[in-house]
Amino acid sequence: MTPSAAPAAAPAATALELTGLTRRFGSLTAVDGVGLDLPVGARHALIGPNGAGKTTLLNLIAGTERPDEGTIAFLGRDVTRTAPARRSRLGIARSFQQPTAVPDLTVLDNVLLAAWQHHPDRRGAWRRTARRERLVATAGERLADVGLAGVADRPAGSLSHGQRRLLDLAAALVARPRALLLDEPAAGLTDRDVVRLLDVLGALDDDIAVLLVEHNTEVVARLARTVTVLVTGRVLASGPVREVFELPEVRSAYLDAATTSDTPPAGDGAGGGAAQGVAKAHDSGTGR
Ligand SMILES: Nc1ncnc2c1ncn2[C@@H]1O[C@H](COP(=O)(O)OP(=O)(O)OP(=O)(O)O)[C@@H](O)[C@H]1O
Repeated sequence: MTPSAAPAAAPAATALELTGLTRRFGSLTAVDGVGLDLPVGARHALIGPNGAGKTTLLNLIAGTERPDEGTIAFLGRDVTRTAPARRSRLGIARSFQQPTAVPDLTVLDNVLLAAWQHHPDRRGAWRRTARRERLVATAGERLADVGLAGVADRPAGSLSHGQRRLLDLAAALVARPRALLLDEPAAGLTDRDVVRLLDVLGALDDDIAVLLVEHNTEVVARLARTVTVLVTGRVLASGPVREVFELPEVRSAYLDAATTSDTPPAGDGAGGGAAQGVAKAHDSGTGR
């Protein structure tokens, strides 16, 4: 009789778990005791006025800033002290407000570079023809996803700002990350590029958790199921987009001042997430 196989370990249900995250710059507390749980498959937006601490929070998760207090867990593993490159290889991908593609490399080579950096066998990946061809094919697919297949052989520096941001997205996605941190992905994009961005992000697999910093409330409404509002580094509210956007304190702190939309969006995000309670104005809030 063959012994029955041990049950497989249950996959982590939480992609990112932030607990009491605090980051100070001198006397300024840019991120102040933030708590946030992002389940696997989350589509979560981070909004707030300028200087609220949104980018700093992304930096803390990506590892380019270190917290003064608090912890960060990724898929159940404490990564608070893990170096950014290692976090990236573990599956935390990041896009920046400004494009980061290497201008002298071709569009395809930029995506290949990202694929190669994340490959578990970097030497072998490039030396073996079959693997190299697979990398090139995958890079080409990601470029096609973001509408850049037709310019794959052009230097990245010759692309428009919006195209370079889409190129960054292709590079972020090529290694199949499990958490995708996007810093204002729609900023500087043409209407056509925004449609492309929405299509690409809307088609992402459910095993990727997306955390999106975005000022454009229409983009938030289209992509996010849940949202956290940060004000002066603290969580003002966190929960389903529609419910949070209707809170008077959120309207007065942020939405009424937002230039992109006069009215709160009516949609409830890409997947129309399940109703969940709205966490309000605590020192640390939890958003799903
Ligand atoms: N490296 C730094 N040194 C000192 N202060 C910093 C540093 N990085 C950020 N800050 C300050 O921390 C606060 C939060 O900045 P952050 O960029 O995180 O805000 P934000 O919400 O992303 O703003 P925006 O919407 O304008 O991008 C700001 O007051 C900013 O000036």
